Amino acid sequence: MTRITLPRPDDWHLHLRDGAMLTGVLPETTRHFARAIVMPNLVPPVVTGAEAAAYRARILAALPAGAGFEPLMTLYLTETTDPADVAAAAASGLVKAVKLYPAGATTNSHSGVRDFDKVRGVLEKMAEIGLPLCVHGEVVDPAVDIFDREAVFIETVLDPIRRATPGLRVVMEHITTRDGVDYARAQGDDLGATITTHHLILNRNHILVGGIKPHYYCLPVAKREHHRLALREAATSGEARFFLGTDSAPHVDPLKECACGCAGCFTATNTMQLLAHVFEEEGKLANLAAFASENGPRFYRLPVNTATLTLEKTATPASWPAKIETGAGPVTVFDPGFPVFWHAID
Ligand SMILES: NC(=O)N[C@@H](CC(=O)O)C(=O)O
Ligand SMILES: [Zn+2]
Ligand SMILES: [Zn+2]
Repeated sequence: MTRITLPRPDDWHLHLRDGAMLTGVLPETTRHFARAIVMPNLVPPVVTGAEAAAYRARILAALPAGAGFEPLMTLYLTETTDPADVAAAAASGLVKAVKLYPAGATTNSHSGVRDFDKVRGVLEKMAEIGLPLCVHGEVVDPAVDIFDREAVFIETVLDPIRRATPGLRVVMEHITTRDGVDYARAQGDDLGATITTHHLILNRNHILVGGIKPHYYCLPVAKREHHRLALREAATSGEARFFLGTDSAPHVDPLKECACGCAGCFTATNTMQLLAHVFEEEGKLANLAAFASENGPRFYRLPVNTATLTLEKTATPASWPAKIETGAGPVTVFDPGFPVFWHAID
């Protein structure tokens, strides 16, 4: 197959930031995607319904002319989040999910949750109204090795929360391990899992062998090869619980290429071309629509897009800018390290 047309894809985990960075990176997403679940880890975070409404207005104001793009807003869960505010923001249609960051787990997570008992009321309200909880699933205990933090989180935090809150709908965000895949598969349809583009391409050697590659560093950090293979098998399986969340997470180059570089890979620009490459390699191109266009809306109880995106394979490698120049500074586009022959027909 050299040409494939999908319902227009959505990105179920995206960082758009704010201000000049937002303006700079937004066209990279709207070029191929119809909707995105927009992460709330701004500084300060998007905690209340009013803050989400204001952030949504800033995103709409930054849209390129003619872009048919709908930002799907999320709230950042804190220990003082008001269940009634969450319920009102969901009822109005403004907010599609609440995001749980264990405090200290990742970029701008210091306002996140330390004591899970303090968010019990919010989680119970969310279970009652069917509002999904998106989870950054890593423990922050310094004694736990960074490569084990996802597996330990599943066992010691995620599973207990789900057992204590029957009916809570959960998205395991950016799973990076076979443990994550296996856990997701063993649950009912109240659990979904997003998988990023870069975790289908990178293992930990890519970050560390032959010199440290700051643009391959993200959280959760890429794991051993057998985990990457498990993620590829899950993403390309067509199974309804697995869907695309790019976790495209722009940071300006000076904050990546330094002694203490930020976590995040910027894949908004070339995700669909890279996914076509990966799905073809796995002999599963026919399941790309399920992963990128159909399974996410089904989990979030939204319609599949009626618009389409066509991808075409040619003899000439696809090209994209090495960097996006934003008003905040340059942002390096994810380089898979191999030629990609799939082009998106914009
Ligand atoms: N994925 C990352 O490495 N970084 C994200 C935060 C996150 O999704 O954990 C960011 O906001 O930069
Ligand atoms: Zn995260
Ligand atoms: Zn993220």
